[in-house]
Amino acid sequence: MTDLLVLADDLSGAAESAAALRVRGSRRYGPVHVALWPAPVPPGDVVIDLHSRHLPAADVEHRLTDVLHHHRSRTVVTKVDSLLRGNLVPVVRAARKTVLLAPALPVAGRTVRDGRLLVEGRPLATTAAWAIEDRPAPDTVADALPGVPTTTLPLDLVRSKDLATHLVRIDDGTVVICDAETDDDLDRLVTAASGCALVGSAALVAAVARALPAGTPEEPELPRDARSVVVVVGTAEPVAQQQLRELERAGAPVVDLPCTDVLDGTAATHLTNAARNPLTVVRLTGRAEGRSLSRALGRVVADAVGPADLVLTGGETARQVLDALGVPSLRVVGQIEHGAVRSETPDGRHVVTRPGSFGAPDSLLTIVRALNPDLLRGTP
Ligand SMILES: NC(=O)c1ccc[n+]([C@@H]2O[C@H](COP(=O)([O-])OP(=O)(O)OC[C@H]3O[C@@H](n4cnc5c(N)ncnc54)[C@H](O)[C@@H]3O)[C@@H](O)[C@H]2O)c1
Ligand SMILES: N[C@H](C(=O)O)[C@H](O)COP(=O)(O)O
Repeated sequence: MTDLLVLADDLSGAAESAAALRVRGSRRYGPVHVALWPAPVPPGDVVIDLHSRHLPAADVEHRLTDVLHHHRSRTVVTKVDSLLRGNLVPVVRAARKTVLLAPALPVAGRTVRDGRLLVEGRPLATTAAWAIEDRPAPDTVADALPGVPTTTLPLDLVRSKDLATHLVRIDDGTVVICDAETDDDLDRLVTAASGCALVGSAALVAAVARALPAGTPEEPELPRDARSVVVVVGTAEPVAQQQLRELERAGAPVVDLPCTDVLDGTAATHLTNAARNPLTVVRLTGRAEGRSLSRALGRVVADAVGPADLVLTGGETARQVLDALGVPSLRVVGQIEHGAVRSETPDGRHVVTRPGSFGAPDSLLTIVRALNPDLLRGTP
């Protein structure tokens, strides 16, 4: 197989995909990098964060088509959100062939049954997952693809020996919406999907990696001196508030940044010690418009953190902080828990990115302890 290229629409998902590529199989060319579009793309297996989730459909299709044109020789997988946020129509249009669409992420309890995305068994549209989106969640996966020819692939067919024969009979240009409840289901789909464009969650990327021949293990990372750690919780996801409370309970100093101060440029005074203190946790308070808020937050954090290691959740927040720091790419060095991906910037800073909606209440605690076990009280 040629070099793998994964195209992701946000940074936390790009890192999640890159961590999936580090499994057996895809360590064919040493480290896996995440390039922050439009930064240069290194050779080997690579993920590009297109930073496109928020863009209008025409811009997404243009960006995707351009990148696909420049990387014609690579095998491409397009990573989309496991909660179907973002715009799927330009993603499947840019593929220009039959698309196998498998958004299930079994490790996070996100499955697809009868063409409907379920979160821990509940239909997506009945959950709060789309609470800060500007439209309602789709009832079925096909509802996220208005105007696109689709067909659904039920679970019994995914698990049958006739899967490959069924797929070759599907009309060109159709989007095949795949049921999947387990990583095994995704492995079957990847094996049978010859000739189709692959679009799905990071679990589909992992299935593609598992299908590759085993590569050589990476060299172990050299030990490095512990640095200050700054945790930035930019997501409005309710689970993140719980995760912050667990950090506070373990003694982490939490700095509240009012959204209004972030937006009017007066938030820096709250973060004057962030580069010096061993641990600083940044929590947003109040409410404001999302995108301009995360951009302003990125600038405030970048100005305050010096060389500290960073924990950034979710994807838009992470991208804005790294853009403000001028970081063009990340080299993935490990995964602390699913989606909590530890990477190194070209100037040696470690950054953990994590999707906003991921993780149990102790997720941030686990991440901080992985960066430096001495920063918090209590036993891991
Ligand atoms: N409606 C918007 O303006 C907007 C902006 C960015 C992201 N999003 C969506 O949110 C999804 C979820 O992202 P995520 O939670 O994992 O994190 P994220 O970092 O990707 O985005 C969270 C967004 O919520 C905003 N936010 C956080 N706390 C807030 C608060 N107290 N008041 C108002 N806004 C606040 C952030 O500034 C950021 O724009 C994204 O994938 C995207 O689909 C929406
Ligand atoms: N990679 C996550 C997933 O597939 O669910 C998600 O897209 C990340 O996006 P946020 O960091 O904005 O949650």
